[in-house]
Amino acid sequence: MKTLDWNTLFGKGAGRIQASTIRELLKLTQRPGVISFAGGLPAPELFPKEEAARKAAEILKEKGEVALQYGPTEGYGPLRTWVAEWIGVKPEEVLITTGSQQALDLLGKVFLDEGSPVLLEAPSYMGAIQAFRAYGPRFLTVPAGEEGPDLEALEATLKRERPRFLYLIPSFQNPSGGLMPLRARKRLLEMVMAQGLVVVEDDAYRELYFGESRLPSLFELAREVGYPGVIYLSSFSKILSPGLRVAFAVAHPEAITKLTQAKQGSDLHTPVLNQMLVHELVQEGFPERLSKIRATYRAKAGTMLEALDQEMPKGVRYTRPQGGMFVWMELPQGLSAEALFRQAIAQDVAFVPGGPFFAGGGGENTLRLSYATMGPEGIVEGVRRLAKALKRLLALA
Ligand SMILES: Cc1ncc(COP(=O)(O)O)c(CN[C@@H](CCCC(=O)O)C(=O)O)c1O
Repeated sequence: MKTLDWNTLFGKGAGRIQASTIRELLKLTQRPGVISFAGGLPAPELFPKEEAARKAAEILKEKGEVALQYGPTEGYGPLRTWVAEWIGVKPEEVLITTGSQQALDLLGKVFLDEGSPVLLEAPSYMGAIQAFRAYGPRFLTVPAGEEGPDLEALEATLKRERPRFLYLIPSFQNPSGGLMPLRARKRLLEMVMAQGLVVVEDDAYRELYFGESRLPSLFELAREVGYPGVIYLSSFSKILSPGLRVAFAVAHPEAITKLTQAKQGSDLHTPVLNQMLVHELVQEGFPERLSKIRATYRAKAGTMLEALDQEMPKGVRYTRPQGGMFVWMELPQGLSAEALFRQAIAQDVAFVPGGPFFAGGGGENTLRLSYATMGPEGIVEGVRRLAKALKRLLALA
């Protein structure tokens, strides 16, 4: 058969499109016996399987002609209205997206040209870096800490750069676990409003707080002072099911209109049956579901931290998350998380090396551990295996 050199056939932009490290690692973790701290895959025991089976059957039986037909790009009306009421906006400010991941891609498509400056934290969510990178932007980064972005560094950067938008994860940042305090959120907004900049606030983990209550989002704070420049993203992935691929963007109607037009060219609309199912599943017992989810992840985080405290050799630093799904770890300088990964997978334990979370490079000695998927025994055993792999690496160093 004649062969084609596809790389010569792809467009220029294709060279900027790279694989997702998390997605590639997940293939490795399918091997039986592997304990995976890699993907932020929600605890399967929390999926509403029976209820979803019942509701999906009802939907198809009673509203099959809607569920199986093309639907509006903006989203299934009742779900769009429910999200609007939940967030406290009007339906025309809401766009239902096929996962937040699609919203990130649409934002890149709408806001970024080749060479456009876009500002994010180092480290930041690699799925966003992957989505934006396809549009050829110039990444500007500021260090991410346990209290969010370094505001001094941000102020200095904004003095000389005008990013098309700032991409931030103020609550339980992926991967650093950072939680921006209220005063920092307000100070950041002051800087943004002074220059009329756009913020993309990715609030995927908004409900996964371990404390008494949720901090106000940048979106809510901006709305209080009448600033329309915050585009708010959140998702049903962490609170219902990631497999249904239902999320939403909330923004000024003009931004929603443009994002909707971009979505028309991408997938026409998010699957209607999935949207109808999500809408049904949030009708009863939603607050109780959220409380159960918080308690589950709080317990998992506690189990992982206890095991790390017992097993990790000195010199290894890690965060103590107040929410979300991740512990962020720093190995002693000079140690490679990639090298540790090779030792770890040989011990049947997996995690995500930190490098791909740094849009500007660096982070070779960092790694992200997700406690979301495994049960307590798996977490304890996985940390034991990780410690064994680390001791082997230290012996080689
Ligand atoms: C900050 C942030 N923004 C968006 C997403 C994607 O959420 P959706 O499921 O697309 O709604 C995520 C989900 N990230 C997980 C899941 C990725 C799962 C995968 O690639 O298989 C992770 O970092 O492991 C996220 O953390």
